[in-house]
Amino acid sequence: MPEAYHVAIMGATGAVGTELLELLEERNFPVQELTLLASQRSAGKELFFKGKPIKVKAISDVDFADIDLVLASAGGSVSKEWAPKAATAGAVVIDNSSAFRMDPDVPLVVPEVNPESALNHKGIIANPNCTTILMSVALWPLHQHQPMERIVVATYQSASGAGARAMEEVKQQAQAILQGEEPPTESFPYPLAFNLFPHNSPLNDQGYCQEEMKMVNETRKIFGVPGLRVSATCIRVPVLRAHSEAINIEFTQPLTVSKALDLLQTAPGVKVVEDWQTNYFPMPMEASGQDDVLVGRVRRDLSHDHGLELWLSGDQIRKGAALNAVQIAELLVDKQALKPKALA
Ligand SMILES: NC(=O)C1=CN([C@@H]2O[C@H](COP(=O)(O)OP(=O)(O)OC[C@H]3O[C@@H](n4cnc5c(N)ncnc54)[C@H](OP(=O)(O)O)[C@@H]3O)[C@@H](O)[C@H]2O)C=CC1
Ligand SMILES: N[C@@H](CC(=O)OP(=O)(O)O)C(=O)O
Repeated sequence: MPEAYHVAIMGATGAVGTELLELLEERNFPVQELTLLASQRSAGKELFFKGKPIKVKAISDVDFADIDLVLASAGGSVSKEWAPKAATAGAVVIDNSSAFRMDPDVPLVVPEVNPESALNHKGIIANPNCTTILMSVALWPLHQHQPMERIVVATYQSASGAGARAMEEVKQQAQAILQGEEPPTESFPYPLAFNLFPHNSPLNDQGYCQEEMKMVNETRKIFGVPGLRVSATCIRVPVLRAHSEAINIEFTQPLTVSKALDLLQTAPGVKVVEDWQTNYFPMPMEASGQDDVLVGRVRRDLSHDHGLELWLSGDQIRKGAALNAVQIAELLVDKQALKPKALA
């Protein structure tokens, strides 16, 4: 009889929370009991798991003492307040927010890259930023074969990165603009439909926004290469739920395109998608709903002997957030590193 767990989803009504709920069911995660948490606004709302309704509770109404696993996606400030309380009560927290990612005591895990670090936690495990997860899955198999010296990436990030409300707003903006009306702009500083703009997280003195610095610092931590040179430009585009990235890589030694393709073809979590005859490469519309990161348009960088370029698209809500978190939970179960309290 497999062990089953009391699981809580914090932020269950959001874009990532909804996907977490679907993934637990779809992947048949061993759930004994499911507690769904959100803000006071959603308390009493019903969500469904395996066909059965579950009432959402406010986080403050829950005792974490009998919960084994918390999948948190209610934002950084909520995680900062509640994740340590849940961990102190003995739950393992897999946190989607950026609150603890750079904490040296918190592992930052992409299961295809550094699964072993998930086992070395003190109650909280951090799920990386979505653009960083997608890039790490694609670049790790290449880096293992031929170490990278420098990564330069430009992202094309979907509305889903700003939550469920932002996705709705882009649709409303498109309709308003087509009808000649003023588009609503609550989730972003400017209209996103028929537009694009640099990611609007706060800028530092060197001109990099927080999202860009997450790609720099989190990639270094996940790869275990503190000095890896990374520069990112993050752009929000009017796409609903998959992020894309154009990546230029400088290796210590040359890596041929055919070797890179061989490595990518057998890499976990990667699907090579390219047909040069028809100009068919990864597209966010096709990446949406897929577990794998789609990678293609792999070519030599004409400006550098040790350079390669590639293009990827990956579902931001799925592999970029919820799926990565569920895979970490599955890894803990597989390694028998998650014990149900009910059996203790
Ligand atoms: N790669 C990654 O790991 C990613 C991580 N994220 C993280 O996940 C978080 C959620 O993202 P997303 O689902 O897109 O956002 P949404 O805005 O779609 O959902 C936010 C969720 O958090 C809940 N919430 C908000 N404020 C509170 C509060 N004060 N107390 C309790 N619950 C609250 C909301 O509940 P209610 O419906 O009641 O308002 C809702 O369930 C992000 O803030 C980010 O930290 C997001 C994308 C990628
Ligand atoms: N990366 C998301 C924002 C986000 O949720 O990031 P994080 O998980 O690092 O807070 C975006 O596309 O905007």
